[in-house]
Amino acid sequence: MEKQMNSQVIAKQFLHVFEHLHNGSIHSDCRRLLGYELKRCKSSIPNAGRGVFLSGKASAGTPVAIYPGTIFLPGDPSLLPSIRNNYLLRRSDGALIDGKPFGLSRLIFSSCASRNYVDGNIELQDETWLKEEGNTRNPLSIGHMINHRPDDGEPNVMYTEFEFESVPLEYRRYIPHVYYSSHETEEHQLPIKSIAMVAVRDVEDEELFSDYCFIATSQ
Ligand SMILES: C[S@@+](CC[C@H](N)C(=O)[O-])C[C@H]1O[C@@H](n2cnc3c(N)ncnc32)[C@H](O)[C@@H]1O
Repeated sequence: MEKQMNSQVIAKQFLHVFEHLHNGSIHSDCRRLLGYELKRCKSSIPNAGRGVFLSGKASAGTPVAIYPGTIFLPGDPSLLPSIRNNYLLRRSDGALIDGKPFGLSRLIFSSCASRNYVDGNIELQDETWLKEEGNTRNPLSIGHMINHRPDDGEPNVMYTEFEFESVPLEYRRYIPHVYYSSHETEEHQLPIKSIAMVAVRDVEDEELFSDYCFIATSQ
């Protein structure tokens, strides 16, 4: 898809989903509200482990999933978690998003999340994407499980950078990111550097595939 997505448009669409999650109206009927739902299942590619399947329909340009993980800014010590890590994405501004749900990467996310509370009880991120099985708090936080397109196939989703510029505190618990190095306060929140998986064509009842070598920027 040649056209660049607008970062604010992507963030707005996810915030709309968070609003429904907050009202309790989405988990029971994700497919009715969004037109699709995502599941982690054995991939159709032999020996590729699990992948993400979309049931229902999503039209071209829809941000269908978020790539979760710890955000390392340039200068943060990312060497150790980077070793043999196939879940690491680099944005054009140099920030890394580590979506590896196990090993050292998992420990780092949990550890950063545990220090990242406001007033001692408001969660500022969703940690449930680290779960191997079952529902995640945000059903779209499983972009890290999407496989690279097969040799003879085209991607149907594209990594697209965007930022959550300002998010109501009560919705932060649906965002599957934590900064490695920042300490936020209620008065001082950083824009959250994220990556969406955006449909590059109409997608219907199929496994999602990206191209691991290409990340689009947004306006
Ligand atoms: C980011 S993970 C994707 C999720 C992974 N399939 C899982 O079950 O956790 C990347 C890993 O998935 C597998 N993979 C992804 N795309 C593949 C492909 N086209 N062919 C074979 N293996 C693939 C490789 O093992 C790769 O290191």
